[in-house]
Amino acid sequence: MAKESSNGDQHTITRPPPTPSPLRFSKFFQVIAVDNYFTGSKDNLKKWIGHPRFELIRHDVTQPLLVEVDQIYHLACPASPIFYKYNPVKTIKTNVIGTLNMLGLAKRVGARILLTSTSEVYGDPLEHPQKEEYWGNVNPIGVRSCYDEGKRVAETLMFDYHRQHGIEIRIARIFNTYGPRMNIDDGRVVSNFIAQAIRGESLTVQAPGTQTRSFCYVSDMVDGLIRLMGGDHTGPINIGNPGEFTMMELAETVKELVDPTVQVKIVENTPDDPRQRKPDIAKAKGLLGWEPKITLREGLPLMEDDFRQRLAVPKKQNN
Ligand SMILES: NC(=O)c1ccc[n+]([C@@H]2O[C@H](COP(=O)([O-])OP(=O)(O)OC[C@H]3O[C@@H](n4cnc5c(N)ncnc54)[C@H](O)[C@@H]3O)[C@@H](O)[C@H]2O)c1
Ligand SMILES: O=C(O)[C@H]1O[C@H](OP(=O)(O)OP(=O)(O)OC[C@H]2O[C@@H](n3ccc(=O)[nH]c3=O)[C@H](O)[C@@H]2O)[C@H](O)[C@@H](O)[C@@H]1O
Repeated sequence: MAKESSNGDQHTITRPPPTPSPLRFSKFFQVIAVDNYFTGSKDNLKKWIGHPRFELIRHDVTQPLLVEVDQIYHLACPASPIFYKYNPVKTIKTNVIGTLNMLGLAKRVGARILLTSTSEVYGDPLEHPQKEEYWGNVNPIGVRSCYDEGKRVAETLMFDYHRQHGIEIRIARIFNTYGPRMNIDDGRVVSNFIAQAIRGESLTVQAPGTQTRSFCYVSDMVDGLIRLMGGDHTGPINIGNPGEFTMMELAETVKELVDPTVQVKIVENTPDDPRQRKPDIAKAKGLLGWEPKITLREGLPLMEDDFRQRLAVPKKQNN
């Protein structure tokens, strides 16, 4: 069990941890996927449906869940700003009540639990790049607060269950992640630009276009999460690709790779959009032996292929 968070603070455990689930010593992995399909799709799981060691449950994590497991990857939460702002009360309930339910489950069955937190806990950061020790610059009453403050409370709950009940916790702070099988109408910047370029529409850069993000390819992210779950460190640990791009640079790259004839247009932005984001990944490198392998220029074409198939728009020969 990890006794110390990776940012060096002591986190004294006041209760002995629950007995680890006997499933931990089982020979075979079994996977139970839980989703309410708010932003997710069964299509992405087609390959696994019917597999004898895979089970899919339609369930909302704001309700208690009774299953027997030894590891919980707690990812459930709308993540695209357009979706989390669509029903902010539900978003914060998912972060608070959903995390409480998952921690209650971890406590009952003695499971280890990993939370996918976010770089949004740093808000509009006043330190750059962002290290895990940075406490953030977050608006508590803004339109993004249901998500970023929700995730901050979720992190607090994780550490309180760890200290008070000895639960084995892991916290990943994920930076913008993209890849094949994303919802085509997800609304996040990479999927928007790729879908727009394939459809021959203008790429919508939200003003001013100089704001930056760091984009991680999905397979790198999954590798980081599995290492964190399997390792000895509670986190929080930043998992993201430190390559940093302005939104205008991203648009120009997508244009060059997908269709050089499309236009780029500046559109209005939304409130509290962070001006810059770039992870310091020294902890992920040192403690998990992890660093991303796929560059943005390598990842974008993989996503383009998947989007073209789903949109049924083949690549033109001269592109
Ligand atoms: N992709 C990123 O850039 C990024 C960055 C930081 C953090 N994260 C976190 O990683 C996790 C996954 O993000 P994603 O990009 O795959 O988002 P996503 O929206 O594609 O997937 C979220 C999944 O959670 C499900 N869900 C939402 N509310 C639920 C509820 N109440 N009960 C059960 N299921 C629910 C959705 O249906 C969907 O399948 C989220 O917790 C998100 O906050 C993602
Ligand atoms: O890394 C993270 O922690 C967060 O990353 C994203 O949040 P955000 O960066 O706001 O996501 P996008 O909607 O993809 O926006 C990125 C930037 O692109 C810009 N953008 C977005 C969409 C668009 O069409 N054009 C455009 O220029 C936005 O203004 C913003 O500056 C995710 O949606 C969050 O769930 C996640 O927690």
